[in-house]
Amino acid sequence: MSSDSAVTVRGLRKSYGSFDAVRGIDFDIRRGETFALLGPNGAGKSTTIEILEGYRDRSAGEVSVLGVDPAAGGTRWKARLGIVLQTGAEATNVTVREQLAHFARFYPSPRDVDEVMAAVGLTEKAKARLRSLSGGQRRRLDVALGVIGRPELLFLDEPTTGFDPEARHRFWELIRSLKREGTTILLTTHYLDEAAQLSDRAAVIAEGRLVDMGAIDQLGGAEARVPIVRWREADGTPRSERTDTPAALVAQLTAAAGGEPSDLEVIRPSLEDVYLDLVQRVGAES
Ligand SMILES: Nc1ncnc2c1ncn2[C@@H]1O[C@H](COP(=O)(O)OP(=O)(O)OP(=O)(O)O)[C@@H](O)[C@H]1O
Repeated sequence: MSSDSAVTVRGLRKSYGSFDAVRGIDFDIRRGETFALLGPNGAGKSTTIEILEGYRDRSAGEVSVLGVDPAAGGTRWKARLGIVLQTGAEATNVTVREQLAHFARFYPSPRDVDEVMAAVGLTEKAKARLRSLSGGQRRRLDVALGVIGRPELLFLDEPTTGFDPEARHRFWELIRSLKREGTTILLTTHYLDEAAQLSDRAAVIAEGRLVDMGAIDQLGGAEARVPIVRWREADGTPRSERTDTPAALVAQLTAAAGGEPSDLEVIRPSLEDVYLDLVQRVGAES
């Protein structure tokens, strides 16, 4: 297995009783890369991540995380990981600062508690008790706890659910700064704009299988990104056409209309459009 891979997954399978949740998945995450695992509810993302974190047994396949099989990973290996689970910390009576300081002590070279609070926007809540935090603030604390140990590899399972837009943008900045420091990041998110903003590559999984994988701007292949020209005919009928030469089509429509075509727009499919197309194809085939 290649040493510049932080994560290597080959033929991964996981069954819960007779239900096959993960049905043979292969991927690598390079060191320093931000990799997004995308897919609909129930696709098998959390199952895969929890196997990589060592929280769940696998049914079959080979997995290496920072050179270690997670099924045999000890506490020194675990200290090199940062984990933000889908279900966050329990709301207790301790304060934000106390909780972060407490977790910082588990790691050999933790980040500064004040810096981490500032990065997730919790400085003003340093003395607040966890049970008094709002849902979004608690989620920010989860993220803070995930990065306090200065992890080599950070797992982020739907990290910004419940964040307001400003907090989400601040979180993106935090992730970019971690990336600049060389942290490898595995992200799952249902926010496609978040995946597009943060990740170098993404894998799309559906029904436990890999549907596509590649650079974020190449998912779905070239044909998925062909621009769409939309306009309205003189009688009001809406029209749309996909074309590699939108300027030529617009010129043609303009000439035919003898001026500005009605409701004209030229759009390039977004990552969300490409993603929906990929997962809907799987749904239609099964
Ligand atoms: N402990 C379990 N026992 C039985 N089935 C499970 C268990 N955990 C997950 N599953 C099933 O396995 C499938 C994959 O679940 P998983 O949580 O990995 O999906 P996901 O892609 O993370 O979804 P979401 O986006 O909703 O978080 C689902 O159909 C789920 O119901």
